Amino acid sequence: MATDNLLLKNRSPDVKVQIAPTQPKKLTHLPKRPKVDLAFSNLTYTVRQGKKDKIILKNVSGRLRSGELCAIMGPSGAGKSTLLNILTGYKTEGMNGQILMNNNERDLSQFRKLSAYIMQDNQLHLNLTVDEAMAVAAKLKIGEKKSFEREAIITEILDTLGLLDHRKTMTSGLSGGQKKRLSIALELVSNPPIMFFDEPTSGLDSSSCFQCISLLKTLAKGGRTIICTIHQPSARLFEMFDQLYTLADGQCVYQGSTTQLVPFLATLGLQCPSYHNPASYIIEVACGEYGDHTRKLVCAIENGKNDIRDGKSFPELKLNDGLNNSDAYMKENMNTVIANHLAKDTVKNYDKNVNLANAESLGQGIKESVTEKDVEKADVNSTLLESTIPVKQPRYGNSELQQFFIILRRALLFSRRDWTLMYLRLFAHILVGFLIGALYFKIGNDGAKVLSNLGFLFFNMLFLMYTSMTITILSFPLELPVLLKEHFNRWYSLRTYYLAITISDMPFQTIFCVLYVTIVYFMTAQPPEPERYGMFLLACLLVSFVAQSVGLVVGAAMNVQNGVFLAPVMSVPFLLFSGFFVSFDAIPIYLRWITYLSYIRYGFEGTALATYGFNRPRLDCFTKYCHFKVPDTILEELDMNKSSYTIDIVALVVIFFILRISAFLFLKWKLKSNR
Ligand SMILES: Nc1ncnc2c1ncn2[C@@H]1O[C@H](COP(=O)(O)OP(=O)(O)OP(=O)(O)O)[C@@H](O)[C@H]1O
Repeated sequence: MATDNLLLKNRSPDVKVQIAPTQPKKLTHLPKRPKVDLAFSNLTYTVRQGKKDKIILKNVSGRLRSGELCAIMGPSGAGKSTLLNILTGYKTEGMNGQILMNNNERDLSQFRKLSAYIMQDNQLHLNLTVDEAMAVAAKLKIGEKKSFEREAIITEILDTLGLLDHRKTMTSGLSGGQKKRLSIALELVSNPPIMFFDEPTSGLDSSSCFQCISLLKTLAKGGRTIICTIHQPSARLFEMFDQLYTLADGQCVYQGSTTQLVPFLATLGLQCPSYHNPASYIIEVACGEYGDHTRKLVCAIENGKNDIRDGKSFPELKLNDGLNNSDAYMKENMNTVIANHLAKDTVKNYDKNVNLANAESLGQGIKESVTEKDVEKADVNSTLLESTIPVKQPRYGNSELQQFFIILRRALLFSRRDWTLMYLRLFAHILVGFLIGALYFKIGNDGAKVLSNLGFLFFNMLFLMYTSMTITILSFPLELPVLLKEHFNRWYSLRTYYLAITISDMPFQTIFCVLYVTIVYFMTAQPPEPERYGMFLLACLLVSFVAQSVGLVVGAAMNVQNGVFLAPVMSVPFLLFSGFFVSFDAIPIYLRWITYLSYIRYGFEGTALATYGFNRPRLDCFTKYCHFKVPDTILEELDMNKSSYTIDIVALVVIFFILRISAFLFLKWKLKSNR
């Protein structure tokens, strides 16, 4: 196993600590991608809070270079996540300022094809093995490659990330650190040249933190631009970062290499105590523990405009100056005078009384950081990166048709493995079927028990409605965070996902419904004619599909807690106006329109017509008098003698499509509003 040694320097230039990261392997099979350097200037982000605007980022600037691992740090509430969300393109509204990609105005669509955003909570499908999750990601993201090539890429990534031994492990069984690595592995299949990580070390122990940051460092050394927000790393972790971008109260208080931090602070009269973690020190300074230095720091660094390593404010750079880090390295190597220039600039910028000796020590720090980088640069494997960005890149890694089948297959696999979704549902349909069958046993052809039989027909609607609706309300919102991540990272289009996910459950819903209806239909002795059975089943099936669509709308529009309460409450009017409790004629005219919206009404009417309509012969009568012996009398009593079964079916189909489209629109809105 090839290992690269990282030379990590303590603050004192004389003391060197050697740390061997656990997985600095090289990735050679990945698709080639261009290098991406990012610069932003005068970024402002405002949110509306009540009647006022709240400014979260205040005119910050900065640059993030390829081949570097950059940490965004700052006290809680400083705006780290906000900055990350803006840089990834996750948040676009409320933002002002300029973002440049490789020195040109950033085209967000182009940028999103080249970047990956790994969110804090991993957002993984727990019901897949590592291998299956990787295979799905590879098929979706690099579908154009042959299967053996994809396999080689997957093996290489898993090997590099130390997950090879866990290929067959379910994601739910992985440790926190392994889940984090899997999240990275999934995005790495398409080799994004710029990767963003929101708190990649949160919830990890110190060893896993180290592994995680080592891995990010390795990725950066491959020429990628790696940016992560981090909360106060240990000194050992801190020194692994190439660049530090520090925020305080929405402003930039430091931008430069980690090695330059202490000398820079010293130039401002802020002496980091010996053996004190510089990462903790800058946070303490930003929090105001040593007095209010924020303004001074912001001024010195020109709110991020000042590029410590080049010694220039970056907007002054000419467009063809090249932001690529390779150029920056060359500049640093060729002209160490820049260091002194910067030191002087820093001094000039804010505090005229600063000690020049300190400034020189800052210059010294820069020179040393160059030397250190040269050591690292020898290990950089940048062959994976192309020098230019292809003019036209496909939006997704695979065609929409292929995406559909991949997601469908994955959804079917989830369903097979989801105990609640599958076995509990199956069990409930069979058990309730037998219970109802026993309760209404053989009443279907008994003229004296017609009212009970109508109760049975109505209960069918109720049962099918609640089972299909609630299961969707409970399961669909849980999918949303993963959907949000995968969709944002351009795995697939939303419409393909939606189509696959809505179709995937239909076969199961059909099987459960057929099982239930068959059990109750024959146990309760409904007319044993195949046509009537078919019509009865069709009405029941459509009701369960429509109810499932209601579940999708509710699941897409609100969270589980609200959905579980509101959906049954919202269903009450549909049940009331179903025609079972009040016949159509008895409903006040101004409320009758609700009956046209009630899918339960169409379902109930459909099953009633299938049971008693179409010239059904007289029912048996085992008592002296049976009022509803003639089936037409029953339909008359229900105001259904003029109703049409076909219209009921058409209405259910129309409602089904309207609801499915609405659920899609809600989903689209939800994804947008979540950002
Ligand atoms: N939509 C919003 N509405 C109101 N305030 C917001 C909104 N989004 C962010 N903020 C505020 O902006 C500030 C910065 O938030 P942000 O999440 O970026 O901070 P952070 O540095 O990532 O904090 P932490 O380290 O605690 O996660 C906070 O004070 C937060 O309350």
